[in-house]
Formats: sequence, structure tokens, C-alpha cells
Amino acid sequence: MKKIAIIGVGHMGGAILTGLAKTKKYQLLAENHVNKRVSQLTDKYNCQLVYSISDLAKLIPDLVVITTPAAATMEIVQKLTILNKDTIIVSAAAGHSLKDYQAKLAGYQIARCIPNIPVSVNSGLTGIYYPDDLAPAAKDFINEVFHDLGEVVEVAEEQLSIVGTIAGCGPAFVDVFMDALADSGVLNGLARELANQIAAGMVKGAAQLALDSHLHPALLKDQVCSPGGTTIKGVTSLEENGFRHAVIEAVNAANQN
Ligand SMILES: NC(=O)C1=CN([C@@H]2O[C@H](COP(=O)(O)OP(=O)(O)OC[C@H]3O[C@@H](n4cnc5c(N)ncnc54)[C@H](OP(=O)(O)O)[C@@H]3O)[C@@H](O)[C@H]2O)C=CC1
Ligand SMILES: O=C(O)[C@@H]1CCC=N1
Repeated sequence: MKKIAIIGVGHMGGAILTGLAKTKKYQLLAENHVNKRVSQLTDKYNCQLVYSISDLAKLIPDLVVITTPAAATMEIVQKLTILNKDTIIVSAAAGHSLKDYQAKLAGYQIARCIPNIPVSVNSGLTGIYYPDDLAPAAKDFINEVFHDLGEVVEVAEEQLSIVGTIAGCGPAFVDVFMDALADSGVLNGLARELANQIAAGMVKGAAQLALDSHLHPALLKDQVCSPGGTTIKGVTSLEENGFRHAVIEAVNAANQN
């Protein structure tokens, strides 16, 4: 069984750990500060937790996934030179270029990715940048792991930021949308739980239809808007209130780093 280590078991690291645990394909390792939240999670998923990079190195992971805050990442990366040279490293931390990693980890196979939080339910979308000189076996293994967590989109490094903003930050934007939909349900007398269920189920179905049909979203929208009907009145209200502009501005705001 291949060993996968997560460094920094926060929201993202925990989501990856959770999704990978469900596959039962890998031996899972984790490194974090001493933290009850983390030990509870690693206990739940039978994942070996260590508190230092030197202890992690002794376990000889095949793949290390870095999910630490950007500000802490380079300090941690510096310590990774004690890992076995065959260890593949993939960083999910935003804010550092591949060159930054290569400068500190000469000779290692390294890639960058931006996953999203639905990896915890194996329905994620991960943008990955593979440098040209990455060994095919390393690329194949990273691909396999992130395919186990959902969809994978291979992108150039300069596209990783915007892909990561839409896919990585996007779940939060959709969550705000779902919460607002549920609020409107509650305003109209629905119980909160039912309103949440309806909002999430609707978003899931609309996304599935878009994926399965490959139709442009505008055409899908047209299918719902009956002439003179209720939906076009709602769409008109969204346009009047700058919904599209608000979404584009949100992505632009999040993409500034
Ligand atoms: N959240 C998301 O949806 C996504 C996040 N990312 C990226 O993932 C990274 C983490 O984000 P997120 O999970 O949201 O943040 P969190 O704050 O939830 O998690 C960070 C984790 O890293 C741990 N940590 C901090 N410093 C160290 C260290 N020196 N050594 C080991 N572990 C450390 C923290 O431990 P402790 O809490 O004990 O201090 C915590 O468990 C960021 O770089 C972010 O850009 C990328 C895509 C999506
Ligand atoms: O909020 C953040 O900075 C990270 C990057 C993508 C999603 N979460």
C-alpha cells in the first residue's frame, strides 16, 4: 500500500484525508502541531499522526501533500530535504510558485495543485500544474490520487491561480448562494433544514445537468424560463441587482494575490 502524508491537517488537509480514507487504497500519514481536532480526525480515519517533519521522514511516505497556510509553507518546505529523494511532493498551498519549491527542494519530483473542499466527499475538482520535467510515474501517481478525490484539470502554472479561485474558492460562493436561497425559503415559511436540503439538492441537480448535457449555461437557463413565466421575472431581478457582476467581481477580488 502506498503511503500518502498530509502536512497541515486543517480544512483542506482534513478534506483530502477524509476523501482518501474512503478509498481504502492508501496508508495515510499526517503531520501537524499538537491539536485535539487533528488527532480526533486522524484517529477516526486510522491515520498515523506525527508532530515533526523528522518523524514523518522516518515513515518514508511515497507522496507528501502540503496543505499548510501560505505564510508557514516555505519554512516547512525547507525542512523537507530530509525526506527520501523518491518522495513525490505536491503542494496545495496557494501563493508560491513551483520555482520557489524547486529552489528549496532540488532533485525532488514536485507539482502544484489547488483542490477544493468537496474532495472530502470524493467530488472535488483539483487544478494541477505538472512541470514538463516531472517524471511520468510521479505524474501518474499524483493523477491517480486526485482522481480518487474527484475531477482533475491539468493547467499551466499561470492558470492555476484563476482555476484555484473559481474551483477552490467557488464552493464558498455557492454556499453563500445556497444560504440565501434557504433564507428565502425560511422567509416564506419553510423549516430551515428543509430549505437547506432543497437549495443543495437543486444546486447538485443543476450542476449534474450542466455536466451531463454539455449545454451552455445560458441554454440551460432558457429551458427553465417559460415565456411570460415566473423564472424570467426572477432572472430579470438578478440582472437588475447586478448578480453576474457581483460574481465576476468576487472572483476578481479573490484572485488578487
Ligand atoms: N480551504 C480550502 O478550501 C483550500 C485551501 N487551500 C490551501 O490550503 C492551505 C491550508 O488552508 P486551510 O486548510 O483552509 O487552512 P487551515 O487553517 O484550516 O489549516 C492549516 C493547517 O495547517 C496547520 N499548520 C500550520 N502551521 C503548520 C506547520 N508549521 N506545520 C504543520 N502544520 C501546520 C494548522 O495547524 P493548527 O491548526 O494546529 O495550527 C492547520 O491544521 C492554504 O495554503 C490554502 O491556500 C487550497 C485550496 C482550497
Ligand atoms: O481562501 C483561501 O485562501 C484558500 C485558497 C482556495 C480556497 N481557499
